[in-house]
Amino acid sequence: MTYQVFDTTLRDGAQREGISYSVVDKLAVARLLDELGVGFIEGGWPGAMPKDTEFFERARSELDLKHAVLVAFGSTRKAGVAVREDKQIQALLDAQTPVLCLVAKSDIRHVTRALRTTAEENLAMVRDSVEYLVSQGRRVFVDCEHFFDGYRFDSAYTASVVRTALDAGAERVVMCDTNGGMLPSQITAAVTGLMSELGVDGDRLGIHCQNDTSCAVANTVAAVEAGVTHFQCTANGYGERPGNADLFAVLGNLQLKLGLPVLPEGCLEKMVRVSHAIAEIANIAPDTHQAYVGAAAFAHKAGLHASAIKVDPLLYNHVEPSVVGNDMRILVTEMAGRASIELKSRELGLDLAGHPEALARVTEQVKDLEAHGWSFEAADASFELLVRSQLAGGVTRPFTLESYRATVEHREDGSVISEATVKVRVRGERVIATAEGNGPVNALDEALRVALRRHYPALADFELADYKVRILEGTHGTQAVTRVLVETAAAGRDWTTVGVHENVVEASWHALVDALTYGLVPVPA
Ligand SMILES: CC(=O)SCCNC(=O)CCNC(=O)[C@H](O)C(C)(C)COP(=O)(O)OP(=O)(O)OC[C@H]1O[C@@H](n2cnc3c(N)ncnc32)[C@H](O)[C@@H]1OP(=O)(O)O
Ligand SMILES: CC(=O)C(=O)O
Repeated sequence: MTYQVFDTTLRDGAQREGISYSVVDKLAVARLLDELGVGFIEGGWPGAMPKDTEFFERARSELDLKHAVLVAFGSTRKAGVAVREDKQIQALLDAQTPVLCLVAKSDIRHVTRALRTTAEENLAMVRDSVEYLVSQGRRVFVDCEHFFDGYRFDSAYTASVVRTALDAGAERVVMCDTNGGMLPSQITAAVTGLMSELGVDGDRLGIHCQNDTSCAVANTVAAVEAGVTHFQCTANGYGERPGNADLFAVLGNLQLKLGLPVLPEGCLEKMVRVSHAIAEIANIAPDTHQAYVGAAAFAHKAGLHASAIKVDPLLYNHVEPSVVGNDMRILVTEMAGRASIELKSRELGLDLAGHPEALARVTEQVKDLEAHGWSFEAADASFELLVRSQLAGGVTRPFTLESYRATVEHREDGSVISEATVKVRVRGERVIATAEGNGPVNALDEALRVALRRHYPALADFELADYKVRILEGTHGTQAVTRVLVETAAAGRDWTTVGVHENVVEASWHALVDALTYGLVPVPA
């Protein structure tokens, strides 16, 4: 069986609120999808938008697709207009793609109320458009808009649209859940009903599901299980309203769960990279919790999971993460048990397996600190320092603190300046340094750098990449506390540290000290 993976990220996916691709963006997305191994890339609607017309023009010389063919999208001819006179139909031919995808009305209510034409004229629009485009040497797919709603309302008319398109020479007729309101059982019933009513095989049919019931992926899989061999999806599920069927979840499910050969050999493992690269181009933060490709798709927090994962990672993962290009991660939080701590430490290159007492101490410390507002989930560097402090050799701090002071000064002219002084001991020397900053934390950071730079010149490259503050509600009568996360970057790597205190400056100080310690102190061999 040959399956057709039809991607519509650049057409339907671009209908998502907030997305606006440039032509260069579209070309880059097309290259990524081709690399992933999809069979068809629907690039847009030529003639409807100048950008899409330009995309198809430039694609001819700028795209060298290895797996995919380009598809131009448009609608059937207008009611009452001869097909050869229809400007949109001409624009489709001008796009010079080997494949065209036409949207056709297939719900009688849309024919009479939205198109304001007759049932017969709509069938003629489908027939004329398909026959003409096929006669011009194009492969034609027909997207039957509102197929499922139409089929439930008046199955005879909806089936007659499908029959007309097939008889006119359409290679595929695609059943669209345009309003996205269907459930998997309803998809199965309609697909099997149509196939037996018309006597057509699934290799003449396709499926296109919007995600308004959050069932687009399940609905697509249900249609394929019912025999359909062409499916339309978008990268990361982008699309109109809540979106479309997520290409990556559909591919993962079909290939890994149903064993269907939907992508060329070796392509599935490109999913994570392609998903994130497209998110970058679309300017949408990747969804951490997206199935298969999200950064948290294989992240485990619960201690019980980790203890079984230690025996065999597949005991708590539905697939081996690397087959889709992802990684498993162990999260260290209050829910950690000794197994979580051991696995996380191993991830960081630290062996706690042979040190049961240290393992128990770290587990206890993590639980205790987390109960007081600390969070190590996103602060690997602080966690690593905590583990190292319990192992032989411990952690040598680059300095010890005698005291610090930070002030905020609101001046008459409205400017606000902070000043900080630190008194520290560095390699046996007492150093006092003062610096200004735009806030007390910035001033403290600057003062520390002044104090340490002669002994630690590497500090000059350290950059405060991110600083997050969260006020945590007080519980059980305790005061509210502040949690600070500091992300530091240097020499192509970055690390995150955490600090917690009732006072935001003190919380920041803890996170800063861990950040400098982690970056400056070499890991013991
Ligand atoms: C389900 C989907 O997502 S399908 C894809 C939808 N995508 C888009 O609409 C994005 C691009 N669209 C556009 O740029 C514009 O809507 C255009 C260029 C296509 C049309 O613009 P306009 O000519 O100004 O028409 P408008 O958008 O107001 O109305 C659509 C027209 O197409 C007609 N139409 C709608 N569906 C079809 C169809 N399947 N076959 C033929 N005509 C159709 C409507 O009856 C209406 O005709 P009218 O102008 O005679 O009333
Ligand atoms: C064609 C299409 O995008 C739809 O019916 O949803």
